[in-house]
Amino acid sequence: MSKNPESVSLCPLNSAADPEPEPLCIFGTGDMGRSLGQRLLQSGYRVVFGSRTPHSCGPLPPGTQVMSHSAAAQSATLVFNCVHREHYGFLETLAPQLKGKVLVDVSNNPKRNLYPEANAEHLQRLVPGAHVVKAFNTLSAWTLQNGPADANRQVYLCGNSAEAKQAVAEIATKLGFTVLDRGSLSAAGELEDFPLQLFPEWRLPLRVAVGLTAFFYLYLLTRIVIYAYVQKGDDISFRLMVSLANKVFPIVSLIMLALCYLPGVIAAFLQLYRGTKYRRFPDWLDRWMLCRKQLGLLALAFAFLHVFYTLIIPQRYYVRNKLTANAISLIRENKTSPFESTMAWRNDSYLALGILGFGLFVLLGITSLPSVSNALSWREFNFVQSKLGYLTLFFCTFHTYLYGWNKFLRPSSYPWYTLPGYMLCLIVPTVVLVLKLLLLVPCVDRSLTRIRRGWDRTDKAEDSEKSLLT
Ligand SMILES: NC(=O)C1=CN([C@@H]2O[C@H](COP(=O)(O)OP(=O)(O)OC[C@H]3O[C@@H](n4cnc5c(N)ncnc54)[C@H](OP(=O)(O)O)[C@@H]3O)[C@@H](O)[C@H]2O)C=CC1
Ligand SMILES: [Fe+3]
Repeated sequence: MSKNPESVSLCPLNSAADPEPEPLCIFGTGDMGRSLGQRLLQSGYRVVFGSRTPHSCGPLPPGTQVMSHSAAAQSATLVFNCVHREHYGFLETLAPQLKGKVLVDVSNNPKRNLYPEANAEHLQRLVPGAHVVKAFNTLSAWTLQNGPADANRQVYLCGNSAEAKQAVAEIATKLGFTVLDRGSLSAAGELEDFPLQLFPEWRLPLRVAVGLTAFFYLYLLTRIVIYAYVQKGDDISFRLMVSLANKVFPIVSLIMLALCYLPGVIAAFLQLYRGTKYRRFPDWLDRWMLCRKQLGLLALAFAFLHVFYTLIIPQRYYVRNKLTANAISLIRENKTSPFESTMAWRNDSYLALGILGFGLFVLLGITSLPSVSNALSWREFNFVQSKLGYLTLFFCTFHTYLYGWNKFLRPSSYPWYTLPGYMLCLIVPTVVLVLKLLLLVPCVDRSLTRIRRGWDRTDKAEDSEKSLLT
């Protein structure tokens, strides 16, 4: 039997070519080892476990064998090492049995920078004769047992031997995963950090959302509740729960939706100013552009909250009481409530714009799902996310303008410097919409198209491209 990875026979059992193919070996009978063994078995592979205690290691997937590390290593050309890094010491003594074989390192660490070198590199140093491949570490034992789900379909791998990586990639593909080759073993540290990341691309958008929510809540609390108490002695603290929250949610939603489109227009103006697209954007703009999807999805979540909070308004005690009191007072004074056509227009218009804006917003959210966006061409995706996106921003902004239209110039009962929340939240979306309109002016649009198609490649552009390469 050849122990050369190039000639490894790793085909599953159902292959007609080889009725008794070579087994795959797994060191370690813990959670990961068992789950991987079960999955390999289900995909038709023969599995042999290597254990410190082959006679007392508990129940293993039926159909697998268990033996000592050394005997198991001898029976296979590909070994999965499902043991924690602290216990790698025993592998040094198995160096002769592992020589020339593929050794797959699936390990992770509980913390970053725990060791000076990556686990897989450490393993390669301990067993220099083996071809170490880092793989499967970004999957959980649970995923392996249950089969690949939508978001957990990828197996990242890296290693110094192309043949060894190919052998591991074939197995991963047969298990139903998509393989992403990340290069040589020096990328192992990066792969080992993947499972330790906690929503990395959501961090900035979440901070923005929390910051805006806290700021506007405190601002409105002071302006509405505390101000009423200090000025008039009125206790309207019950407003904290619904009224204030239902002001903060749309404000944060609208600002975040605008922040989602602002980097795009800034980038366009930067390209116009520089006269070329062949120059890198500043880092802050790059980072901002990369988290637009998350900004948009958080904005959508706040819009949902605004919708739910608005739907419960008729059920609120405060509202019902106010309506009844108003009706009784009109009856007592023998008055009628005159019908104001302007008011009806305003009310219907802002509700209609709100519904249209929210409907398009939901459409944007749906098309950002990978399974939906993958089914769209680039042009279709761009049409929805860009054109319909600006239309959504337009509807939501004008929904807010109409909500407070007669209050903008009316002298308020509050001091002039305490702007209502809706005035503050309109600044960013208005700026974005005005800048976008400027970009649509025919001559500006023509210049931008020339730049984006690369027709501008002047000396200046080529110079800056060179500077990009240095
Ligand atoms: N659990 C998970 O979801 C995932 C785990 N991993 C990685 O897989 C590896 C195993 O994890 P997991 O299965 O959860 O851990 P477990 O603790 O469940 O299993 C580890 C196994 O290692 C063996 N072992 C323990 N001590 C020693 C030792 N001193 N010398 C030799 N072998 C030893 C044991 O098998 P035996 O008694 O048969 O020798 C034990 O069952 C880890 O590196 C982990 O980072 C990676 C991705 C996901
Ligand atoms: Fe609203």
